[in-house]
Amino acid sequence: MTGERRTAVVIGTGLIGASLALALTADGWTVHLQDRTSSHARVAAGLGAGVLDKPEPGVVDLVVVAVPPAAIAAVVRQSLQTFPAATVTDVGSVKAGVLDALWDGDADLGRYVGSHPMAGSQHSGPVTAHADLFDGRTWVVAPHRRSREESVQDVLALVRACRAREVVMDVDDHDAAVARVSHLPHLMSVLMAGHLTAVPTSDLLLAGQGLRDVTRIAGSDPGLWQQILSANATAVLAELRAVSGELAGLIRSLETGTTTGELEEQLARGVDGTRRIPGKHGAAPATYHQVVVEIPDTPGALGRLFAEVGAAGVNVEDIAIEHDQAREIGYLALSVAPEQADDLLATMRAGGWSVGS
Ligand SMILES: NC(=O)c1ccc[n+]([C@@H]2O[C@H](COP(=O)([O-])OP(=O)(O)OC[C@H]3O[C@@H](n4cnc5c(N)ncnc54)[C@H](O)[C@@H]3O)[C@@H](O)[C@H]2O)c1
Ligand SMILES: O=C(O)C(=O)C[C@]1(C(=O)O)C=C[C@@H](O)C=C1
Repeated sequence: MTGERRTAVVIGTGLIGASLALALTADGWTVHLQDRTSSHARVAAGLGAGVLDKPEPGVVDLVVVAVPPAAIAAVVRQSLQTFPAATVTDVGSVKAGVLDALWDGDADLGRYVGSHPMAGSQHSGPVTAHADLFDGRTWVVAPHRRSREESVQDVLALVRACRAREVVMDVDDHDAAVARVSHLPHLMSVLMAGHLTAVPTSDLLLAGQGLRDVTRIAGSDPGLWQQILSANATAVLAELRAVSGELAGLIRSLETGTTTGELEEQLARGVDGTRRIPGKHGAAPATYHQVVVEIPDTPGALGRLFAEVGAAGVNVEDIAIEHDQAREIGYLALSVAPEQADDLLATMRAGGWSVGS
């Protein structure tokens, strides 16, 4: 944002609001924090996300509405009235309903441009907020027919201040896309985690990283997700129906005992699907090679390992840690470009580490 337009109000200082407020403050903005639950705003201010005093309405350049989906339209409408010169955006997970709710009223919609950061976590509230939550992540900006260009630029400035990757797209296209890449995955995770409530504890003790990977997001706030899913019900329904057909196919193939055909195809499609997911910064999907190293439960083992990897000049793209509770050791999976895998394996073996790939 250019020098003179640097005062923001963030309404809703939970995980997303407090995180973006921290990023704006770090970028030099003056940020005023507001929340219906005053303790949330106080915690966010305590983290350094901004100040609690009310701004002079005329000096506010940008209002970011980061409240739950069902409350967004009313807070956007109120913000457009209260702050006469400000661009107003929201960060809600579904975009069309907010615009529909505001379209026929007397709100100055030219100053409203919705947006949606594609980053978050299963936690709510300001306590786990952090300034780099959006770093390198995609942030959709969704202008509409009546949006002013200057307001679109203001929202893009917010995205850049949060060091996110901007994607400008149509509201309805956005809602259809997030049904596929966020809302259906959430429901799949919920189904899997919910299924565990009937599994004996003695079985759950065997759980490895695979189960944790597919269930993490199921721990999110159910109230928030009820609002997200009902706001995007039509698009999510289409995805759910497609998956239920594929699930029926899997059941059929296991009932008939045929491991070729449907089962084989679904497993192969799964591999293809994982390869289609882009990397951070929207980079083209990469296929990395994983080298798995056994980490003894001794002080300094991880530090020594990373020092050796660094000294060998190997660029680690991703890491994952899994604990073996029975043996009190850990496994570190290091993802590297395929052409670096042999070097990494050789370095680890030379350092006396136990490795596999
Ligand atoms: N959690 C995620 O992963 C994620 C990611 C991207 C976008 N979003 C969207 O961001 C928004 C906020 O989600 P969150 O995860 O930060 O939730 P959160 O529960 O952590 O924070 C929401 C905050 O809004 C406050 N609030 C509720 N109603 C209000 C009102 N009328 N006026 C003022 N404050 C109000 C709450 O007290 C709370 O502090 C949602 O619309 C969600 O769809 C969430
Ligand atoms: O990483 C997570 O925990 C998330 O669920 C974040 C996630 C997603 O990627 O689906 C969830 C909902 C939001 O609207 C945007 C991002």
